[in-house]
Amino acid sequence: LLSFSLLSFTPLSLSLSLSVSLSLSLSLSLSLSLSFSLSVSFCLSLSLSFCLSLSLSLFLSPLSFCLSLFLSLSHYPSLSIPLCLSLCFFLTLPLSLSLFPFLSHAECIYRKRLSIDGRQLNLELYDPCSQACEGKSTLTDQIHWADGFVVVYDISDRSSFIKAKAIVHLIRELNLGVAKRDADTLVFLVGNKQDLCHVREVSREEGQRLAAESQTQFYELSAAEHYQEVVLMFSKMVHNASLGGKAKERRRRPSGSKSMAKLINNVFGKRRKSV
Ligand SMILES: Nc1nc2c(ncn2[C@@H]2O[C@H](COP(=O)(O)OP(=O)(O)OP(=O)(O)O)[C@@H](O)[C@H]2O)c(=O)[nH]1
Repeated sequence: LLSFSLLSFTPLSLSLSLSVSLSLSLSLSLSLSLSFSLSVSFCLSLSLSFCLSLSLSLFLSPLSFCLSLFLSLSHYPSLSIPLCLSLCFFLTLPLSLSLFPFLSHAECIYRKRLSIDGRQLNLELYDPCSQACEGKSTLTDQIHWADGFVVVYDISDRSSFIKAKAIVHLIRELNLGVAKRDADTLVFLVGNKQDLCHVREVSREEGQRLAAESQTQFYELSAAEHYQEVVLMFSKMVHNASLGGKAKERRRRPSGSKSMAKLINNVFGKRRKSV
């Protein structure tokens, strides 16, 4: 940057220094966000983001050229470099951070179509933020929406167990009137990271006690080492939720135009259900 600036304050040298500084600040902020959000090593994320920022700098150079032309034509060319550098850094940091909202601490909805007991189901799996996320829907909204719940804590992290306890109680409170009877089959409490039992902070008995108190089913497993247990647990949840859905349908008998619509749908359409 210094060599570029020393040449002269021509638009070309300024635009070069600007695009390099833009790509550098972008790569730095990208690598910071990558290493924080993905827990990727800083060196790896730095090299990845540096490659990306080099290619980006090709697109940025016309922009920086125009900006530097404007600044060097103005009365204060000496101010252009520090001004642009600080502008670049502060503008690219939020931009690059906003590129990765989905990597961590973000909520997601996964969708999958599957067939259970000959019935077609559209499964929607909502994974909420573990941290408080601004502008995102609250857990309470989602609790009203869902047919089943899998509340996961980390057996090597007591704070996650305390959060799980609060969530289980919230689910029980909000669903008390609706599905008290089904709660034990539709709420699963899962202690994950069983492979880390040497650094365990939450005993199996504590998990079992909470599950018994809140009438939920209890599992302790390791998603990292035995993914089959996770598959089994989710299959059981989907199965229970689809049975629960049947029970709910039986309880809430539609009448009038609704039952006519249901009849038409049963005769002419393939019934699907969202879980
Ligand atoms: N040792 C071990 N690590 C695991 C296991 N399951 C997940 N992890 C690790 O725990 C970390 C967090 O996992 P995530 O799936 O991102 O957890 P999360 O609760 O969805 O995190 P947020 O994105 O903050 O909501 C990752 O580094 C995983 O590799 C497990 O069974 N054993």
